Amino acid sequence: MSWRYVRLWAELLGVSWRLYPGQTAAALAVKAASATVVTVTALALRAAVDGVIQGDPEAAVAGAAAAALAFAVGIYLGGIDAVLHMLLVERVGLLHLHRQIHADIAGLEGLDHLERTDFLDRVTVVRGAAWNLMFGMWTAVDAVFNAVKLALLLTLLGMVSPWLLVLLVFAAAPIWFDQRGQRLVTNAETDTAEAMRLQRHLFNLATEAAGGKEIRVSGSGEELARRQADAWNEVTRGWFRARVGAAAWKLAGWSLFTTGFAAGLWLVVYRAANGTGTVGDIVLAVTVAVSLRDSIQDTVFGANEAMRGARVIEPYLWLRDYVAAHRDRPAGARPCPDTLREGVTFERVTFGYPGTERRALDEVSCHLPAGSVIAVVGEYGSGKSTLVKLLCKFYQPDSGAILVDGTRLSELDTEGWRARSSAAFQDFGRFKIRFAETVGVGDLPHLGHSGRVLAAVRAADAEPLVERLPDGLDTQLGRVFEGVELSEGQWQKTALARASMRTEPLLFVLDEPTASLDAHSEHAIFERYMARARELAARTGAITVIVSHRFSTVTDADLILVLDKGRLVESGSHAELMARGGRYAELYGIQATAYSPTGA
Ligand SMILES: Nc1ncnc2c1ncn2[C@@H]1O[C@H](COP(=O)(O)OP(=O)(O)OP(=O)(O)O)[C@@H](O)[C@H]1O
Repeated sequence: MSWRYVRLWAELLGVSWRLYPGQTAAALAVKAASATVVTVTALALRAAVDGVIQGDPEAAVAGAAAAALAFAVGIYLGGIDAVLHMLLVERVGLLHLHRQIHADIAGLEGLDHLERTDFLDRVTVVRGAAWNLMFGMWTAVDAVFNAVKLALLLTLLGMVSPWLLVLLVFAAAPIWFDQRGQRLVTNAETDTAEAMRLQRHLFNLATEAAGGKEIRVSGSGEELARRQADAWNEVTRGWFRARVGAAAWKLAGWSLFTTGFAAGLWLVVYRAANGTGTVGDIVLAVTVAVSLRDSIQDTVFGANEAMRGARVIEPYLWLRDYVAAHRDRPAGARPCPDTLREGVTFERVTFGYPGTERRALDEVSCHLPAGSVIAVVGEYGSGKSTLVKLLCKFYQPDSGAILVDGTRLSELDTEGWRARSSAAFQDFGRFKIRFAETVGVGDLPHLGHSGRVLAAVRAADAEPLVERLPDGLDTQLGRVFEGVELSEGQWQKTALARASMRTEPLLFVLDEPTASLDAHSEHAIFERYMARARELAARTGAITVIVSHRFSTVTDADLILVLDKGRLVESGSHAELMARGGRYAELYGIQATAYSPTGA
């Protein structure tokens, strides 16, 4: 355990106090009172026994009554404590911290984080861990009160004989040993996080409908199950080793305590037998000793739970530091322009995805004039999507620069630039909410504006789809939510409509906008989006970037960029590129032949 944990627990307690001051104060008061109950019970019992032996019935009855009362209060406080404890864990953990963690992760600017295994390992552990963090904090608070209780009990023993205070050392042994063991378990869980993620991924792949079809056709189910079992085996082997180690530490700690405890009891009995102690002392010592064992067990349990919290605390603190370091906006970020005047320029832009050697874009230089429609074409994996991802500022170029009206994109305020960008991506999202919302989230300030939503639906040629939905725009989507399931092409139309919500973007990206659509819809969509591109260009100087495999769909673009293995090999209008007779003309010719009715 480190001071960072203590600081985090103090911070979480502060959050609890700020959000629910009354309940937090009550929980602390109840825990404090519970810590003293055993001490009162033990003292009262000694008074009762000594009263009987000294022939003082009044003292004996008062002692017995006080012991009974303290016992009853202890039970009552225990009940209240359990209720308050869980109430606060759930309220603060799930309502506040959970949201905070997800907002932190989603708030990171780029996409590169989501491709870093160290980041993903932590996200795997922390996702949904708010409850555990709050539970860990309250368990740490319990451990403090248990320590107070332990100190009180030891003080009582010290009153019988100062020698009994040596028990403190023996009492600490199980706690310290147990923590060593728990550290093994925590490390094993972090070390196996990647294998855990893999087995979960394989399990989901094999059990979800999306992959299910391909798996059945290809007959790869058994192979997937074997790999999932291998990954799971790796996880459990690591956990098993760590747990055996933890059990050995635990056993060593309790053996030490038992030895000290036996010696202590022998001492008390010996003193009473020699007349240097009373029978009440023995009763007190036995009562305390029994509670001492429970109390140590509680402290060990609390310390364990708090350490188990470390399983989530370590990754949580790592993620917090990471988010803080990556969310800092560069000092003096420039505001996004209102309109584009010159356009966007790529200056020898080179980029490779994190963790890969290959260049996805290699020294790309070009100018995208304001108000133009740009088509990006090329074969699979040639870097088309990468180029638009860099334009959306999901990644930073490794070298070279992207300039927006002369200002480096990296220096522009990211939020401002994103607020003025619209995009439909190849791997579009399927937002299983109401249809109007699935479109409206494309422009949050206008989420509930049905006029805007309808205009976006029209832009995406999706009116016939809405007409067929049982509740029109109000239709719930997604069968898992008892809504309507859409086809791949229909989901793509929702993504296109979402991208059409913003009416004044500076950048409008359509990455393979018709990949899931039939030829008729494709034609209609391209016509509509060409018209829309001209409208946006007139309004804001917007640049529309269309990525497409199918060359025939983009012949009307002002500028066509032809990518090949990350390099820009040609650029110009359709007529210019055809006249040149280079790569574009060659690929266009191949596609024209392939798509012609005769195939010739
Ligand atoms: N997230 C990623 N991590 C690592 N490599 C990636 C990632 N995304 C793409 N790549 C690689 O970068 C290269 C360019 O990919 P990109 O998606 O830009 O190509 P594309 O031309 O859009 O392909 P497609 O037509 O198939 O969509 C490819 O070699 C691809 O394997």
